[in-house]
Amino acid sequence: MENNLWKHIKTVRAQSPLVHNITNFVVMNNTANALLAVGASPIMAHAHAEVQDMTSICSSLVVNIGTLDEYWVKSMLMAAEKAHHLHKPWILDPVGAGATPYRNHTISALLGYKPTVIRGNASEIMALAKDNTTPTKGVDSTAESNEAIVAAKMIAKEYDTLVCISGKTDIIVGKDTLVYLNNGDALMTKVTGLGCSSTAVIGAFIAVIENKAEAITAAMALFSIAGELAARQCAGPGSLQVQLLDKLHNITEQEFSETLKIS
Ligand SMILES: Nc1ncnc2c1ncn2[C@@H]1O[C@H](COP(=O)(O)OP(=O)(O)O)[C@@H](O)[C@H]1O
Ligand SMILES: Cc1ncsc1CCOP(=O)(O)O
Ligand SMILES: [Mg+2]
Repeated sequence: MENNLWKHIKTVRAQSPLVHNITNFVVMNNTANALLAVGASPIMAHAHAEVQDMTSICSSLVVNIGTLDEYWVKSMLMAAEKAHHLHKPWILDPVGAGATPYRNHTISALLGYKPTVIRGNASEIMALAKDNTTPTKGVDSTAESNEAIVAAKMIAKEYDTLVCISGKTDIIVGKDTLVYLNNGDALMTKVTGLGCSSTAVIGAFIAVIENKAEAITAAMALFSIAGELAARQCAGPGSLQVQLLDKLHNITEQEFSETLKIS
């Protein structure tokens, strides 16, 4: 797998997939920029009148429930239904799972359309599996990634999907998959929307790479390495956000392979 990751990054740049995003008000701009920086082409669209047509012309779909309301949830369900029907890859970001019953009901309904991937932090993944050992605290995690592995395995099996638990260690879990990535920087938790941006970037990779476990691994490796390299030279969260975008765009094969920590 390790030898294929850079090839996958180049494939995304070369094919520039159109990625349909229904995401939250906080991160819309950041995630569109992250997609552009990795070479993909983002479109944000949620109007009921066009949402299924949009899913149909895109190569993948990203659904992020971060600032959900009744209108947007209907948009998300319509798009997910279309993606499922057309066998298009799609990713669910269950932002704030466990925080409110409304979020939990919405996630359950979306899971009915079988996402190709679910990406969340440890608290969110544990909430999906109804593991209440560490109570959730809104959108930020109160648990370590490895505490969510059992939950991720349960979800992967129940919904026949792949699960990416993000955090200090990013862990990709599937029926026959268990990959650990040890890149990133703690400063990344001080910029809003970096988890959401990593979800969007996975959306670009699953659009064009057949092996979905490798697609997720390449996307998360690229994102966390770009964050790690940016954190080395930035002055704080503000410049980290800008330098992360630059690094997603400029990263070289040598920087990637020298920084990658995978097992
Ligand atoms: N403590 C940490 N140390 C190093 N990198 C981290 C840490 N926490 C998060 N990251 C990086 O930030 C990315 C976003 O993950 P995370 O903060 O878990 O998402 P969310 O914003 O959804 O909670 C991770 O994939 C990882 O690269
Ligand atoms: C702060 C906030 N509130 C609702 S969505 C959102 C953004 C969460 O982004 P991330 O999960 O990537 O930190
Ligand atoms: Mg998140």
